Amino acid sequence: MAHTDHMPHSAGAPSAGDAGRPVATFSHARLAFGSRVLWDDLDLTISPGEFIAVLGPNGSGKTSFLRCLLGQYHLDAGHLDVTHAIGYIPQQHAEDADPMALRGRDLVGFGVDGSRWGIGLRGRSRRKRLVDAALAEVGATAYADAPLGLLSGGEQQRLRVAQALTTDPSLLLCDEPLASLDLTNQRLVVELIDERRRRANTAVVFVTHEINPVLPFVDKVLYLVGGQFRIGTPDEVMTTATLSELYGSEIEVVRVNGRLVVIGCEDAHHCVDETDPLATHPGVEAGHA
Ligand SMILES: Nc1ncnc2c1ncn2[C@@H]1O[C@H](COP(=O)(O)OP(=O)(O)OP(=O)(O)O)[C@@H](O)[C@H]1O
Repeated sequence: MAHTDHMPHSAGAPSAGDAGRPVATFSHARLAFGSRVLWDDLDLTISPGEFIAVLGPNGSGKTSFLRCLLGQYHLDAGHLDVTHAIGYIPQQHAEDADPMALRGRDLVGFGVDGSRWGIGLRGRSRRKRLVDAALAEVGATAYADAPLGLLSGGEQQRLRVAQALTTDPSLLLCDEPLASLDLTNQRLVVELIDERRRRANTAVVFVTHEINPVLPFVDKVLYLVGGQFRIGTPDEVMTTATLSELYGSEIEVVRVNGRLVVIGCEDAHHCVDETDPLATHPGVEAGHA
């Protein structure tokens, strides 16, 4: 990795003046760890309000892509110009702190604090205002004072969305936020993210092993495999021809009741196990392993 390419620009939430300005632009971007190239010559513009799904098998570079946008990883070649106004929704996981000692509103407050310490009285009332607004935005006010440990996975993930929204982001990065949620809660969390996108024209980059829960919202797919990638609409990328070429082996993509079923790339979580009757019979929730 090099340390010279990352250029955050100062755009906050979209304003009239920069409404059309991309929130991120990768130009001829390359990222590698030693001899392992994750991508090379990647050009991608992320526009306000755009929903981008990042897909690929384990180890293909999805999280590294988010880390580049967060400024944690630096490109080896090319350029990245990205907004400062970023919100980040992590995977659902236990907090480091005792979940019974931490309330929902504490978790959301971490989003306001960022890395700042020692906020004064004025800071405290601003913090409360921002936390209350974010809690209301995701409909979590009712359980904001309950210990995190007593809340369901869906409620906790709703709070993490609120945490990401406290910065009023123009780019929302989502790192597999649906992992370990049931289908109902997956839908609720995706709808919450999409609602924010439509209301504030916030761009969304959504890393996922499973495209189906986000398929109705996705404008573009970035599909990473073994140092290669494809970018396009779901209809362009999620095809038998494109994925077979990308994986260098025979992949089959079929649509079942509006859902995508990808067969043949066994190391990718979003591919189905052909022996799984749930996945191979139309009329059931198919498309995920
Ligand atoms: N800081 C680092 N130093 C060295 N190698 C790294 C570093 N970060 C990531 N890698 C390697 O880069 C590759 C891509 O990792 P990354 O976590 O981005 O993949 P991923 O697509 O998010 O995987 P998963 O689906 O398993 O979460 C992996 O081989 C990983 O070991």
